[in-house]
Amino acid sequence: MRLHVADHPLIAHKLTVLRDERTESPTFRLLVDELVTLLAYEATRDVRVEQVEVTTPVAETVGTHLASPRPLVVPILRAGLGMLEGMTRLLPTAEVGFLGMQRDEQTLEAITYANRLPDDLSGRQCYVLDPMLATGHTLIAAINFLLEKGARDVTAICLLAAPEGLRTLDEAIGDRGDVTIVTAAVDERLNEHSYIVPGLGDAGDRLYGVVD
Ligand SMILES: O=P(O)(O)OC[C@H]1O[C@H](OP(=O)(O)OP(=O)(O)O)[C@H](O)[C@@H]1O
Ligand SMILES: O=c1cc[nH]c(=O)[nH]1
Ligand SMILES: [Mg+2]
Repeated sequence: MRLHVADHPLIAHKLTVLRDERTESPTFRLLVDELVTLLAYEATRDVRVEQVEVTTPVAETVGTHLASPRPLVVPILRAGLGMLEGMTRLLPTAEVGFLGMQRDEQTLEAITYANRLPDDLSGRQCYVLDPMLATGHTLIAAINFLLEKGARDVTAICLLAAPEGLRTLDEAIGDRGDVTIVTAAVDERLNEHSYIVPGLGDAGDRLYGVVD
């Protein structure tokens, strides 16, 4: 597994405002959107391309297009939905699959309540969106769905990751796929409730409000 921490002053600034407990939902959503676009720029560095001929008003030349098959973007509901538009702005031709997952706050296991993915993912580059990588259980389950369908090249874009979750994910994936995590920061640790410290709280609640 590869880890890329996007070290950029604009990312650090936006992340700091996002962490602030006084930041309300509308600003929070806007910042998540902006941060994803910045992270997506890093995350798509190895997106597959092909050379194409293009005629400019001045001359013929060889340029670059995204190669087929189209990349697949997979937001993990709920919180990952807040990252979708920022991602597709950069990759407008990408296909979008959906996973609905919720962490059981007692057992910390990921419960899957929605799964809408293409059947065959062999040869597809997949980009998973989830703002928080805490214990790693949610991302492990999501990446396993993709690997089971034949994907081998998976990049997860997270706003924050915990060291514990990164270790668990690395062990769980092993050499079954080429997995990269792109994140804005690796925080200190998990607390006794397995929340990221210092973190930003519950990303889904801060984006969309508290659901009982
Ligand atoms: O690494 P983990 O310990 O599995 O935790 C991370 C998951 O927890 C959050 O989702 P949550 O269960 O709160 O659902 P939500 O997005 O609907 O709020 C977050 O968006 C991740 O999906
Ligand atoms: O810190 C955390 C951990 C899990 N889910 C969140 O939204 N935040
Ligand atoms: Mg939540």
